[in-house]
Amino acid sequence: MTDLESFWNKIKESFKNDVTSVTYNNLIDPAKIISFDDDLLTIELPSTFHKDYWVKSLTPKVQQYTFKEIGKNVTPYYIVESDQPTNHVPSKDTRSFKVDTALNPRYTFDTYVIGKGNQMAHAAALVVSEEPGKMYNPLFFYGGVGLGKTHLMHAIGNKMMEANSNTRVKYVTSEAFTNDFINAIQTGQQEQFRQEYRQLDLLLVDDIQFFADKEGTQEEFFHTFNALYEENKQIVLTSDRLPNEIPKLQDRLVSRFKWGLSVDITTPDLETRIAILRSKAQADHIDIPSDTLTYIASQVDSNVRELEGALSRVQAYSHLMKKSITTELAANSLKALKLEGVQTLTVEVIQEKVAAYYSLSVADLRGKKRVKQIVVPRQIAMFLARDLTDYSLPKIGDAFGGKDHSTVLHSIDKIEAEIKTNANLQEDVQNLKIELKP
Ligand SMILES: Nc1ncnc2c1ncn2[C@@H]1O[C@H](COP(=O)(O)OP(=O)(O)OP(=O)(O)O)[C@@H](O)[C@H]1O
Repeated sequence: MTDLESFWNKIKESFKNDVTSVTYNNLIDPAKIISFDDDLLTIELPSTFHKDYWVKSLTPKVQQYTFKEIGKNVTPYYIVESDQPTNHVPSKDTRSFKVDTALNPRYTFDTYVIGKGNQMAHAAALVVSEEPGKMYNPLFFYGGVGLGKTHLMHAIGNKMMEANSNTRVKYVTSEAFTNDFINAIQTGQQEQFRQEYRQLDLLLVDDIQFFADKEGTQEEFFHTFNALYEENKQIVLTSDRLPNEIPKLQDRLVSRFKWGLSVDITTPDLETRIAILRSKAQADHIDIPSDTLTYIASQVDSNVRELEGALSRVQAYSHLMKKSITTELAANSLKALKLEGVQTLTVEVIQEKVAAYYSLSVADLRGKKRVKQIVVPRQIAMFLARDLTDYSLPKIGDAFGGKDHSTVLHSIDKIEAEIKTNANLQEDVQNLKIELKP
């Protein structure tokens, strides 16, 4: 056994004491160690379901166990067996400064299902991939979580790479851009950083709402943006809201982001959700009847990531129970995983609880009265709706008597800011959360 394998076995042993045997056997044991370069620990997993689980739930534990074992802080990096590792695994030396596209080969136009909520965004993405730097620059996608913004931006990159493999493409999250920038300052490699970003043909920056408050990064990004734009290089950005709704984003960036096209992606309707599930089931060779697909699609209506998660859960359940997939099995598996419990929290339930808490009526919360006794509870209800459900801003607005999504956003921002200094408000929100949590 190599040192690497014996190290990995020790990490897995630590997991054994912390999780149930079902979790261990199904989700942890299949993980393989690929390499451990400097602080980068590359772990291979059998499916995207496993990868999502490791990213969301196991990363802090991997770091904790590794630190305990060898006294080092590590960054876990996950790859999926079926993906092409050359696109994904950044080597020790190239991570910061050579072009590592970081594109996910699974996120293509072919695997993207078009529906009412995303057809504009899809059409714009296609145009940009065919004529980059010409029509819509920058192209700005905005909308709620898990609705396909990242998928679409990768699809543009993959298509351009397919047309010309020498195209210099880079995908980063705004956080990765910030970290790269800070690293560059710390290691005195700002010039290399600039060269890397300013010589691209296509720059994809995900979740730019996290630039809020980061003055230095915004300054650097401003110059990166200008350099690319002046050379007619394409920039694609995503955010959960419109540029002018991102708090503390410099005006000059907001105005530049508006130069191109901003297009929103909204929640898919039932037909689109069924089509997405069907396409995923086909791609993963899952044998599943149509009525079961419809059932799953009707249970998860807020975001595509959760929809995929539900399908993976049903598949895993059928595997564990050694039974083929039926609607009954799907219902049991989603119930067993408390998915139904999570889904029952709706904006309507939140409105009822908040109204009762402040001795108001639900109609007051949904109405237009501007007296303080109603406005603040209304804002709290919107804040809780955003925090505890997956409803998009427009959908929350609808539930409050057809309010505009920017009104909802303003209310959420207001409560978020005030809660930091107002102890009574903090206590009220905490009490309501306790009442609302299943
Ligand atoms: N229209 C679609 N067709 C096929 N798959 C989709 C579609 N929309 C989303 N997905 C899938 O849903 C998952 C989540 O999508 P994605 O990560 O692109 O969402 P996002 O809008 O960027 O979310 P976030 O704001 O959380 O970053 C991905 O696995 C993606 O492939």
